[in-house]
Amino acid sequence: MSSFVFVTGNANKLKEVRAILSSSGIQVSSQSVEVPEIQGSTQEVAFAKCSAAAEKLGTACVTEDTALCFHALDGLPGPYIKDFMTKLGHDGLNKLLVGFDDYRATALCTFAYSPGPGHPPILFEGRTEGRIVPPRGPATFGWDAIFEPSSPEGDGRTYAEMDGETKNGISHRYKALKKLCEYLEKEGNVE
Ligand SMILES: O=c1nc[nH]c2c1ncn2[C@H]1C[C@H](O)[C@@H](COP(=O)(O)OP(=O)(O)OP(=O)(O)O)O1
Ligand SMILES: [Mg+2]
Repeated sequence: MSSFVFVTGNANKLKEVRAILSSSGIQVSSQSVEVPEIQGSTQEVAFAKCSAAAEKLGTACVTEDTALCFHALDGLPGPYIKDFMTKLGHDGLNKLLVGFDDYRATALCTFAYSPGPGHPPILFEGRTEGRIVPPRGPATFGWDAIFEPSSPEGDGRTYAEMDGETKNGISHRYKALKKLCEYLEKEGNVE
């Protein structure tokens, strides 16, 4: 059976990853491992997190980092979105853009696969373009309510207003996960 270990503490991420992979036959087991998340580019953050997780677990593993990059702020909050979201909330994130007329944002997902301790992780990125809007839809998952994907992928709804299948068909996570799966299948690394 095809499977991999996904190291995450985020139940919503795990749920989406399992839903996206539901027709692929790939099984995902999860482990929550506390690893420090460094500052740096999204790639540096993803690389360091996956390396640390593989060292701690002693096995091959997959990690995922999500960034939300405001164009008007030259990519910030980017990989620091978790702290910004926790401290400022949806309204505070909207207020960061007061005085700008550019509300565009990129949702960026970076999956990292480590073949095991001592091996450098390989990164897979997925991006969905959109804009930051006042919150609409259920506040179930992070910043979903304030991110409205742009057309043609988007249809005017925020991620939070979409059903799971619609979000998972266009999301940053879906695009990055597709690349990871293609790699694992090609390399025969899915056991
Ligand atoms: O599709 C998404 N839609 C809305 N919000 C999202 C999404 N994906 C991640 N998020 C939030 C969760 C966290 O506040 C931040 C990313 O931080 P990030 O470090 O990658 O996630 P995390 O610490 O919750 O889980 P993990 O244990 O995998 O590191 O953006
Ligand atoms: Mg995290």
